[in-house]
Amino acid sequence: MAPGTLPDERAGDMAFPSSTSTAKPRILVPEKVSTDGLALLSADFVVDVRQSVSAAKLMELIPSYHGLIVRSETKVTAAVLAAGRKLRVVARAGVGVDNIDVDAATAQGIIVVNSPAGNIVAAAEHTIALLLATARNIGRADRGSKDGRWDRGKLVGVEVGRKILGIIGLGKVGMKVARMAVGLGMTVRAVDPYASADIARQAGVELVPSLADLLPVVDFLTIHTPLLASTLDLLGEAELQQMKRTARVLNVARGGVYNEAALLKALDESWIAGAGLDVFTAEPPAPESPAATLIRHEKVVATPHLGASTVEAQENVSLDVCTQVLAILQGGLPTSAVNAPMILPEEYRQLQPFVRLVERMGGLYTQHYARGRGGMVGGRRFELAYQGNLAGVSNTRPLFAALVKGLVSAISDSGGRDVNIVNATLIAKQKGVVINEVHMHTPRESRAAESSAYASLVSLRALDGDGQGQVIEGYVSGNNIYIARLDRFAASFTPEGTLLILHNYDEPGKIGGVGTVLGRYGINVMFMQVASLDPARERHERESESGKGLGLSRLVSGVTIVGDGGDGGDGAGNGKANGDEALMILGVDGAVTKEVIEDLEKSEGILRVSLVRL
Ligand SMILES: NC(=O)c1ccc[n+]([C@@H]2O[C@H](COP(=O)([O-])OP(=O)(O)OC[C@H]3O[C@@H](n4cnc5c(N)ncnc54)[C@H](O)[C@@H]3O)[C@@H](O)[C@H]2O)c1
Ligand SMILES: O=C(O)[C@H](O)COP(=O)(O)O
Repeated sequence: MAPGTLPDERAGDMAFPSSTSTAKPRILVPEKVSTDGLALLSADFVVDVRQSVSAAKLMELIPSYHGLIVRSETKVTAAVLAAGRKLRVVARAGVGVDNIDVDAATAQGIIVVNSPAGNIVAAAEHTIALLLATARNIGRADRGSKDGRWDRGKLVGVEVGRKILGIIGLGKVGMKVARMAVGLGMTVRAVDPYASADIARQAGVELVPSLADLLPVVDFLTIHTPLLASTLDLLGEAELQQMKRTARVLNVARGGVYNEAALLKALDESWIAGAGLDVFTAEPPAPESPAATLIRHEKVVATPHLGASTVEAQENVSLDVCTQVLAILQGGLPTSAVNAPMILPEEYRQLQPFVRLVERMGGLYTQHYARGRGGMVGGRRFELAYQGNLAGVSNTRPLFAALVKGLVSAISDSGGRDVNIVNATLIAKQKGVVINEVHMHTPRESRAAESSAYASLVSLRALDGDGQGQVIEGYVSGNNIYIARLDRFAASFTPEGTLLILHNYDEPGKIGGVGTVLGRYGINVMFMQVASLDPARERHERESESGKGLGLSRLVSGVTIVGDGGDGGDGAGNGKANGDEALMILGVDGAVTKEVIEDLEKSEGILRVSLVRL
C-alpha cells in the first residue's frame, strides 16, 4: 500500500487499518524521542514533535493525528483515545505501557506497540549504578564534596561482592541485572512465579518460592516487575520489616511496587539502611508527597526516571517503534503489538483472499438470513469451518476478525469499519456472538476434495438450538472469491456489490417478471446466477445430517435456475414452500428502494426477496 494515504476513519484492511484517501497521515510525538527512528517516518508522514504538551493540549491536538508516539510522561487515557478519531496506532518508545489505557485502545481497534527489548541493557546498568551508589553513599559524597565538605569518616560504605542480591521479577531486565550481579561476585536469589527454574539456574540464580524466603536473607533487593494490580504495594511495612537493618532496596521498575509511605517509614525508623530509586508513583512527585520526601531523604539516592535514558537505548526504542508505526500506517504488521496477536507477514498474505471472502460471508448471512428475522446476529452461535489447505493454517485470527466485521457490518452505525484484528474478540463478546472455529481435517474435508475447484473451502454455519442452521460456503480461486452454497442451494457467484437474492418457485416466466419490475425502476442487471442442487447433493445432504459426511456437488454458473426439489428452500423462506424452489441471484446497479423490493415480492411465484450490499 502506498504511503501517505489514510482514510479518516479506522477502516479498510482487516488486520490493521489501511488507506484510501490522499492526505498525508500525521503523527504526533509529544515527548523527546530519538530522531533516528523519526527520520524513517518523515518522508511519508507529517511528524509533529512537540515537547511539554499538557493533557488539555493533547486533547485538543489528537483528533487530527493517525499515530501517537510517547514515552512514559504522556498519559494516553480513554478520553484521549476517544478524541483521537483517526488514531490507528499508539507507540510506546520503551517498555512500560502503564501510561496507556490499553483496554480502551483495544476497544477502539487502535493498536498499541512498544519496544520490549530496546532499553533492557540501559535499565539493568542503571540498576547496577544505583546498587553501587547506595552501597558507597555516592549521592551524599558528591553533594558534600560540592558543598566543600570532606566527610570521609561519615561515608564508609559496604561492598557488594559476596553479598546476597534478591531480585523480584526475573524477566528481561531482572535477568540482565542477575547476570551483571553474578559478575560482581554477588549471590543472586529471585522470586518470580512465572520464571523457569532451569533458565535461572543456568544464569547462576536460585529461584525461591516466596518473598518470605527472600526478604530476611538479602543484603540488597531490586524489583523488576511491571506495575500491575498484583504488584501494587507488593512491598509494604510488613515486608520491609522482614528485611535486615543493613539491607538496601532498589527500584528501577515502577513507582508503587514499594509502598512509598512504608518505605519512608522503613528508612526513618532504620528498618533498612538505604534505597536507590529511579521511579515514583507520580513523576515528578507532588512537592509534599511521600515520593518527594523520599527523594530528599539522606539515605536515598534518587534519579528522575533515567533507567532508559542512554543514547543507545533511545536509538533502539525509537527505531523499534517507528518501524512498526511505518508498517501499520502502510497497512502492514507490527512486530511487537501489546494488544494484537502476532501474525507473520507471509501468513497474512496467504490469508488475504480468505479474509475478504469470510467478511463477505458474514455480511451475506446478516443481510440475507438474519435481517429477515429481525437482524438476529447478536446472541447467535456460529461455526466457521476451514477445509482443505486452510484446515492446516493455525493462525486464523484474521478470519475470525473478518467474520465479526462482516456479521456486524450491516447492523452497526460504523458499518463494521471499526472492527479489526485488535478488537474483534471484544466486539463479538459485546454483541453476544459466539464463533467456534473448526479445522476440518476429517470428515467434511472430503467435500472439498471431491471438487478439484477448491484447494480450500470455508463454511459458515449459524447454529440454532439443535445445532442446525443456515450454511454459507465459499472458496477462493486465484485471487477471486466465490460463494459456493447458500444453504440448500449450490451457487457460484462473486459476493460483491449490490445483490438481490430471490427465493422463488421454480416455474417458467420468473426471469421475465423480475426483469420487468427492475426495468420499471431503471435498475440494470449486471449478472444473474443460479445454482443447482442435483440429486447427488441431495443424497450427500441427507448423509451429512445422519453423520456420514458430505460431498460437494458440482457448481454450475450461468443463467440457469434449477429447483432443489427440496423441503423448504434456503432457510430464508417464509415456510409456505411446498414444491420445487430456486434462488435467483442478481448483481444489480441502481437504487434498490423499499418499493422495488415490495414490487418484486408481489411478483408471481416469488417467496422472498433480500437485498444484500457487500
Ligand atoms: N526505569 C526505567 O527507565 C525502566 C526501563 C526499562 C524497564 N522498566 C520497567 O521495568 C519493569 C520490568 O521490565 P522487563 O522488560 O524486565 O519486563 P518483563 O515483562 O520482561 O519482566 C517482568 C517479570 O516480572 C515477573 N512478575 C510479574 N509479577 C510478579 C510478581 N508478583 N512477583 C514476582 N515476579 C513477577 C514476570 O513473571 C516477569 O518475568 C517494567 O515495569 C518496565 O516498565 C523501567
Ligand atoms: O518503561 C520503560 O521503557 C522505561 O520506564 C523508560 O521510560 P521512558 O521512555 O519514559 O524513559
